Amino acid sequence: MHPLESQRPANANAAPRVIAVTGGKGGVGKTTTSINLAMALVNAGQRTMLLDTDLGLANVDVMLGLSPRFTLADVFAGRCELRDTVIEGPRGLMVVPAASGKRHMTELLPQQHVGLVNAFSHLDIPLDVMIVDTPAGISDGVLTFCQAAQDVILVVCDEPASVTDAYALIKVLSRDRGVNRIQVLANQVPNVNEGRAVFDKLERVTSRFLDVTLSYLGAIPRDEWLRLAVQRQESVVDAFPTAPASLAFRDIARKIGQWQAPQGPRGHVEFFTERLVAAQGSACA
Ligand SMILES: Nc1ncnc2c1ncn2[C@@H]1O[C@H](COP(=O)(O)OP(=O)(O)OP(=O)(O)O)[C@@H](O)[C@H]1O
Repeated sequence: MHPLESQRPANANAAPRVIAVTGGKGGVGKTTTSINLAMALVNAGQRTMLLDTDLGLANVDVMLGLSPRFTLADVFAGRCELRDTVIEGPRGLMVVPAASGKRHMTELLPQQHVGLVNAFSHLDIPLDVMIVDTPAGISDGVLTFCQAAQDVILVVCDEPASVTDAYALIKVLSRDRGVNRIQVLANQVPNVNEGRAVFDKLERVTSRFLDVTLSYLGAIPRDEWLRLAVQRQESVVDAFPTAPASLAFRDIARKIGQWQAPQGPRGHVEFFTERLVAAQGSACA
């Protein structure tokens, strides 16, 4: 059965929550966070889609052991519809894979962007949450996806380069894209107190120089069980549910469940495309 056919009927009164997961620096744990949060949300009964927007070094599908027939690259090339790229991950998680090794696609051309927007307009899938895994860096694509999402989770590690890159990303997002509310998730910390310290470090500089409100979402400990799960191409949340990282991801998912419900008329992602268009428009202005 096609994964889309197994979904429950759309809740006409609920708009899906779109959360961009970003971080500035490469390797801080954006994809790990996206996958595990998505799985924790699925396990909590949320209809969840995970969208991989890293068109240069896509790895959501690899990390989940999936073998996509089509990717976003095929959508841009006109070889298939966006709907055809959606594959079923563990426990009914819906995954839209990107394409690896397409270096020329790391920046969308204008016509590709239009293609993506059109594709989303026709993707009439009932959803509660869409997690958008963004690439590293502060490219236009990263900024546009963060601006279009309702919430931005910024993953940061306790390394000078991670904190510096996170600051640079926050600066551009707030100054150029009007994103003035960001949730900070400390990853790979030895303990939860260290996570708070990383947040405080970032908060001290942003509150002095930028017009942005950072909230501390929590911390994910450095966890060998997580590495083991990665080797098994599974989420740690599923592979080792009682591992420290799994407990932390579940806690974050619970917090997200308590956020104020997004405002919007529909239970599919059409609104996201409208926001993408608006974000792109304001970037070009
Ligand atoms: N909490 C953690 N504990 C242990 N290892 C972790 C943790 N978080 C991430 N890792 C490991 O760090 C590496 C990088 O993680 P990941 O691929 O999620 O980062 P990324 O920010 O998405 O990278 P990229 O910028 O290349 O897309 C992976 O090998 C992952 O297993």
